[in-house]
Amino acid sequence: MRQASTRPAIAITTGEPAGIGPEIAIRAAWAMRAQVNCVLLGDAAFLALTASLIDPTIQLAALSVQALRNGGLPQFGPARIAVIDVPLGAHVVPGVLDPANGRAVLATLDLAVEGARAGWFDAMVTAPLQKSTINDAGVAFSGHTEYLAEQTATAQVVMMLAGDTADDALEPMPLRVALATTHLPLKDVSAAITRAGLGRVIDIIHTDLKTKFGIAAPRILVTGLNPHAGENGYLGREEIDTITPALDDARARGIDARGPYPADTLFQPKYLAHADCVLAMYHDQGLPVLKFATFGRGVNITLGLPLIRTSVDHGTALDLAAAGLGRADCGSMEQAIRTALHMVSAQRASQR
Ligand SMILES: NC(=O)c1ccc[n+]([C@@H]2O[C@H](COP(=O)([O-])OP(=O)(O)OC[C@H]3O[C@@H](n4cnc5c(N)ncnc54)[C@H](O)[C@@H]3O)[C@@H](O)[C@H]2O)c1
Ligand SMILES: N[C@H](C(=O)O)[C@H](O)COP(=O)(O)O
Repeated sequence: MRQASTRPAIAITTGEPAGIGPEIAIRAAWAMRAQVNCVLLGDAAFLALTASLIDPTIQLAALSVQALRNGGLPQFGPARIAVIDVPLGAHVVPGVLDPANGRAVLATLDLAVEGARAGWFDAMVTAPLQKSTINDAGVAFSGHTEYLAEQTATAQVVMMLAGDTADDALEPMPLRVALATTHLPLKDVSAAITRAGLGRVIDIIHTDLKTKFGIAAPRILVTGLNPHAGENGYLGREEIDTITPALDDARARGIDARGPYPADTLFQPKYLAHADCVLAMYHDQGLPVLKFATFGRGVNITLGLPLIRTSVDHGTALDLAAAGLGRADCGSMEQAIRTALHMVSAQRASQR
């Protein structure tokens, strides 16, 4: 059982050890320690070394998984960051991938799920991992999103990235982009989009925006799959045969879902200003827009899980890790933690 604490406890999986994950996790946890009890999951000795090189005043307190299972999460207070030791398989060379460490990275995800179930953690935030290394370690892996769905026996989840477009190029506004399909080869996308499946995706977005984001009546704008949303069937029939019927079904369930709109022109402030989320049909239809507008401030959120999970909007940045500490921007990691905190309190409010 978790002891009472005024600061929510958030598990941070530290990601690919040869990438920037450990550094941004430590920096963000330390910078935000007054508001949140971040608990780092990773190799304690490696994280202690990394922390000492970032800033010798950073205080970490290591704990074994067994101690956590026996006694729950101790409350160290904001002077120290708890680390749950998940030992790596091999020495880390920054920027150099080693499949011998792949299974330890996965073990941190398993521990975060176990801790969320046990009530040790209010949410989990994931630093970036290298999907290829997990596969090279012998485990078929396409992303956190799919892995967490599997580990929690959740039939359908939805990837949504969110960010604030406030910069010189665009009007400031929150932008949320969800995906009907996740890490799928492009050739398989059309077959993966079905009327019933799209309906489930829309239901999850609708429910989670209400219960985890506090939006009373979410409006979801949905893209087509084909150029110009199929041009009345002359450039593809998925809009007519699948997407429009799924939207009709959703509206019949009382959901404000509109479309399908041509993806190339939907991402304009005049449309986005009246939307709570855009649902795009595939990864590289929606995410380039989001990342162009918000990179470094964006957050990746898995909707539909029985736990709260957020992540950064970027990858392992092996180039930066190889060049040494101090190059990586922590903005997205800090925003992922803030978003998780916001979701924890919105969910609590919706359950009252
Ligand atoms: N949440 C996640 O676990 C996650 C997210 C995206 C990508 N990935 C994985 O990361 C790996 C590498 O992917 P990639 O090379 O396409 O993308 P990447 O985000 O690692 O790098 C793309 C570019 O952005 C820069 N960059 C990334 N993060 C930065 C930061 N915090 N501060 C400053 N610059 C930053 C990099 O230096 C590089 O130039 C892949 O295995 C991919 O699957 C993981
Ligand atoms: N699709 C994500 C992105 O482009 O930012 C990234 O690959 C991470 O996905 P998971 O959260 O499923 O690992």
